[in-house]
Amino acid sequence: MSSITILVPNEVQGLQVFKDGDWYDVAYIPNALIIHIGDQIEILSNGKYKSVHHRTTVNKEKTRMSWPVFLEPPPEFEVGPIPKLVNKDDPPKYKTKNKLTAQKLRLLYSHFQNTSVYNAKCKVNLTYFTSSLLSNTFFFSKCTILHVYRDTNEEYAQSLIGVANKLLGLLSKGLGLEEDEVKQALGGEDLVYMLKINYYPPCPCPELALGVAPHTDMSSITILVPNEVQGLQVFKDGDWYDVAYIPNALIIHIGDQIEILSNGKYKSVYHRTTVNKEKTRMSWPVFLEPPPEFEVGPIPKLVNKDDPPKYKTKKYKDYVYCKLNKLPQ
Ligand SMILES: O=C(O)CCC(=O)C(=O)O
Ligand SMILES: [Fe+2]
Repeated sequence: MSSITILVPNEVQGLQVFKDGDWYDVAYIPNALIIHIGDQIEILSNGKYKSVHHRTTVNKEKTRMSWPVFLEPPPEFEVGPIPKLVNKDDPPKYKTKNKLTAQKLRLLYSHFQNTSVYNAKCKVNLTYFTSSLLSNTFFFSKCTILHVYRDTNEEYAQSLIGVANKLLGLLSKGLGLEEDEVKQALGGEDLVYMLKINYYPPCPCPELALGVAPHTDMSSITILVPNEVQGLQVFKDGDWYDVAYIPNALIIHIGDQIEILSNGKYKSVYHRTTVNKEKTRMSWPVFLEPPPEFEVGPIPKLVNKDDPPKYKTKKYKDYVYCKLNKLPQ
């Protein structure tokens, strides 16, 4: 929807453009920027330039990342065909959009990218803002606020280790196991703490949109801090229930890996988020995930002839692959 988009990809192939009825790979060229013509250039040129229809594929083994910067007109700014480019033989092919329409488009767009952070100060839109808290890796933009986030996040990660150990210990005891057996079945000290920041801007039509579609988390457990704006809902006995905001409380989700290793004794929680007409909602979930190569399956002690394994034992990365691609597990 931008005017142009300036994009830096990593080296993993994924971007494709559509031309003459076919999809073509956009070759990765080290240090090259990829430029997309966006809708606003198509509009102001009255169709002389065309915005590029594109998509991305995913890779079986490798993580692909990209850092697009969208050059966008301000939300209040009206964009339409440039008068000099329009005449009797070449009348305007596009409407000049009014303020409301432009805003609506922008908000809907934000909903598509529910893992994005829009920071008003630096105007950098990070379409995939995730950091591995404990490994110290952070994807930096030129945005100083991230440096502040880094220190806070590292401190938070340190405190979370104790909380995580306590919770996993209790879940283990609840299954009649020793305190650290559940943690060991998830990779022990190699457990990965993955922070995601969700940003849900106000939505003009909250009844028509969702922040995050219904899902269960792939993690073992998720430890989540929301801001005070209502939005999280859980599904129980055929109905959606609001999760009340309690100041300073953490929200804990049971994720798929705990359901699997407990052989279904614990169930992962089906949840979704709604959006708000006036207020911005944010949430900071930390997903406790087994290392990608680590195999998770029902704990042998919890399985017997009367209670055979209900889930396959597989590497966490294979579980993620199947879930993301909607393949049978
Ligand atoms: O924003 C929330 O409260 C929940 C987000 C969520 O479910 C997720 O990121 O997996
Ligand atoms: Fe979730």
